[in-house]
Amino acid sequence: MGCDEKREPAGGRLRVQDIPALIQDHCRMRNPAKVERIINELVFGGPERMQIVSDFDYTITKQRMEDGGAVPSSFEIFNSCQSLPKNFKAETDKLYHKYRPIEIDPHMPIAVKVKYMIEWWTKSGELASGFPFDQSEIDQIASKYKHALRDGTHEFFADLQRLNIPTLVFSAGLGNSVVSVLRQANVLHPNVKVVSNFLQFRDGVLDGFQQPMIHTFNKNETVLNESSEYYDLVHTRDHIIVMGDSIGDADMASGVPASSHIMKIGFLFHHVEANMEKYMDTFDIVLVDDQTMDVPRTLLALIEKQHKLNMEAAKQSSL
Ligand SMILES: Nc1ccn([C@@H]2O[C@H](COP(=O)(O)O)[C@@H](O)[C@H]2O)c(=O)n1
Ligand SMILES: [Mg+2]
Repeated sequence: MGCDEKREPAGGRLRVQDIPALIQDHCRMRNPAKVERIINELVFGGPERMQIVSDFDYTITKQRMEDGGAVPSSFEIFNSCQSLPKNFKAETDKLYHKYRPIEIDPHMPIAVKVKYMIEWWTKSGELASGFPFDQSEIDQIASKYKHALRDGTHEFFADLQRLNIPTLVFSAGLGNSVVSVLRQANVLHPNVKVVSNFLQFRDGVLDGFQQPMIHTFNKNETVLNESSEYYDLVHTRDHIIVMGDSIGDADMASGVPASSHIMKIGFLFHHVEANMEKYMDTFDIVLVDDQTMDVPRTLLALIEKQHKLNMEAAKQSSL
């Protein structure tokens, strides 16, 4: 675990200015007092009330590699498979170059983007239809990218497992690739659940994606099945860290009760200047070109430290 707390303030209340990970230049907050309030709620609530909801592409994976190498999205991993029809790669690349700029356009309102995102995911599903396909192809390509996870991801997921904190990976990408990367990187622990777009097969032939379609801007309770484990969790796990790289990711825990305490962490990389205001309004903490899990790990370390103190105090008082 990290050791980011400089000292424990008198009275046990934590202050943002005493947490080095939060006072770095690239760590921005619109409202530090609100961040401080949420941190103290999360810390005093302890791991038993915590859950994590995280995006996958460019949140669990890096936004850039140190050597300049590209990090493919979960869809791109699928698109690179050798057995796909001849025109598949060219057609999906065409879609990417049309719709990706719309997805990350800092000026277009989300309400306008939604229609384009539905088009993108629909056309991708149509292209992924009518031919046989074997999951082992995704596994082969995903094995090359298991090292593209943010620095500290293994430690973060190990901490979450040790503290028994349910972790939802909520991705508008391709679930088959997401699961494959997480599994091969050894972070798909039993406390981790993936909700995403999974390939659908009919009579041994690929038939697009399973429903409901999850795109960049509907990652909220509308696509989380009421019967899913997530719905059961929110009533007991009302302290939540939400992490994402897209503005739409901030709504991933929007179905939880109003009394919940949610810390929203946004990883900003594209069009930093143009996006800054919107990200600051949307996320509690905005991390600019940060390719690590340092900030979420620091929050967990603070929660665990207080938890250990509470356990120790309870042990002493029972003697
Ligand atoms: N056909 C598509 C559709 C989407 N993408 C990218 O996938 C990303 C979504 O995944 P998250 O884990 O971040 O929710 C999204 O950013 C799109 O750019 C794609 O590559 N191909
Ligand atoms: Mg993403």
